Amino acid sequence: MRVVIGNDHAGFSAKAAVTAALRNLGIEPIDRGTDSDAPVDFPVISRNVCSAIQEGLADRAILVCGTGVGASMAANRIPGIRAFVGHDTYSARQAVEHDDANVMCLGAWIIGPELMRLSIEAFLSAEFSTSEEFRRRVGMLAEMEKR
Ligand SMILES: O=C(CO)[C@H](O)[C@H](O)[C@H](O)COP(=O)(O)O
Repeated sequence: MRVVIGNDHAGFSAKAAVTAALRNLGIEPIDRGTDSDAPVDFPVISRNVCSAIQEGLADRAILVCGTGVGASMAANRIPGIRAFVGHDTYSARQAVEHDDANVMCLGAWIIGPELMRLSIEAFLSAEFSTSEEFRRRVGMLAEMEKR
């Protein structure tokens, strides 16, 4: 599994924990986040991170901002991206199994490193269901992008 990560200034404090959680899984992430507390705009980070998926350089992404919300809003405006806020492990798994999510967003102001680790593990170990109903719905999302 190839993973790209990114964070704005509000998410910078969580970067080390996210990177450590990935390395613990044997994954060395592509890092497109900022490396300080100096303000940067989360849409820029979301675009740079998600472009690695669009270009086929990564399979999934993890974005961290203050709440995870802004990063998710930005990511979901990018074609081919299905992003969600993954502050519980149930959602982190089901977002992939039912909705073929490829970007998980986390809020450094909301959850701590241990829950981030558990959500990351749930997100990355999940696989999209083979059920026709879920594939039909994800196909509908793709159709909505074209309008
Ligand atoms: O958390 C967020 C809201 O969804 C944003 O992505 C930013 O991280 C947040 O707005 C940053 O706020 P700041 O006051 O500029 O630090």
